Amino acid sequence: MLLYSTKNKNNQASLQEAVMKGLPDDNGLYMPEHIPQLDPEFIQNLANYSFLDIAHEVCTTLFGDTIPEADLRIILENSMDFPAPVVKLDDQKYVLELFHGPSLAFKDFGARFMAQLMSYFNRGETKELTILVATSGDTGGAVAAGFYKTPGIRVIILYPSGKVSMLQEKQLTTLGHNISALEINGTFDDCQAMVKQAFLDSELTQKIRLSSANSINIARLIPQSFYYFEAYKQLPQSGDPIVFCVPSGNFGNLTAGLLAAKMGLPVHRFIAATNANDVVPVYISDGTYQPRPSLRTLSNAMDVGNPSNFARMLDLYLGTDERSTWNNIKNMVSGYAFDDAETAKVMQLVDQKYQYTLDPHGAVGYLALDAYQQEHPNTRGIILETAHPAKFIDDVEEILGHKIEIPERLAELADREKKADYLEAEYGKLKAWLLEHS
Ligand SMILES: N[C@@H](CCOP(=O)(O)O)C(=O)O
Repeated sequence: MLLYSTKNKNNQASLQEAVMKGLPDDNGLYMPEHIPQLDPEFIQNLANYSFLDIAHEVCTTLFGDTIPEADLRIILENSMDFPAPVVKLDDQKYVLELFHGPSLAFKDFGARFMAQLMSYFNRGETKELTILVATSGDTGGAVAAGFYKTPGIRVIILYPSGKVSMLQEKQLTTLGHNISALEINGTFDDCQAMVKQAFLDSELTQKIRLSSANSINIARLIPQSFYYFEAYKQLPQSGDPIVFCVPSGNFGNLTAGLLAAKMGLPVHRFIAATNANDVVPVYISDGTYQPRPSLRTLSNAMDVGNPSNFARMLDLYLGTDERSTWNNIKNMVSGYAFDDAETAKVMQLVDQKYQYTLDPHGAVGYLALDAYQQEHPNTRGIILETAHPAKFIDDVEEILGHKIEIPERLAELADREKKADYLEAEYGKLKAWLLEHS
């Protein structure tokens, strides 16, 4: 398997190079040089395959013989060890629950697969690998859990101070061992920009082996495509067009769905659901892309003002000029944005109507699917429920006006001691910290 940089198709890398470097030197993003189709017979018979089989088929189709069969099985068995069930709300609306992993967010699929793959590629290396990761809430906890105590790899998580929930913060600041947290006086976009700058700093990279664990790393993105097939498999067949509604921040999850579609997933359309951080819905509506500083919202993991994976969306649907690229994207993706008041109101509605607790991110997804289905009534939609509602327990209980269940592994975090170093949002501060702690 070969990958190229979205900034220059001649800048190519093997899977191992792409995964271990995270980002190409030209600050583009890695994309597979060729996106192969899954065997149509396999797709027709998805119901006969387990989630693990599906993941295996997607990987072997993409990777070819890059990783020996037996090694790939082990990587997948160690990472895809929890389910992704589809729950029916009504005949038109279904929820794909992606929060049954260790950190109770969809990022567990990507983070665990990536940790396994990196350890595999890192065998025999003597120099420690440092993973830098920026989080607006959920990535940090998943990466911390995925890489915890992984030999030869340490993880440094940058998160925006005061902009993640109390339990999200505990997930990424309380593990210790090879996991460190930096609390940044800024936004998620500041954290992400600092991380990206570190990768481009040759003085630093000569001293420290760096890689990324955000969805800018292709190893995070690929496993996120597995569950689209898994969800499609679980949906009762009816012949109505199927749409996936994806609550979106950095747009890795939606891009993984587009990858699945390119590989043959029979999906009619994707719906990009955002909170007030709506740069992609605005692009879909008028063709202008204007990144701007992120705003704080209830659905904090989606508080991203300059989504990294937008570059991959453009690459996947590249036309002959900007207008045709925009048209290509519009033909596959609809966009909707909602504010916090609408999000809270729909959480109450879904709680009362279906006795189902949505988290604020899933609620934005519900709103977007509902808006789309008002215009396209004969469709069936799957909302990606990206995180367990208990991760946002204070907001959720206040909005719903009643207690919700909290999983044991989350509840026990509340009393753990937070350990994080506080830094201003300046690249120089991060560089100095890294050099001091290398
Ligand atoms: N929503 C994210 C932001 C980072 O996104 P990623 O998918 O690129 O890691 C978060 O929860 O941190």
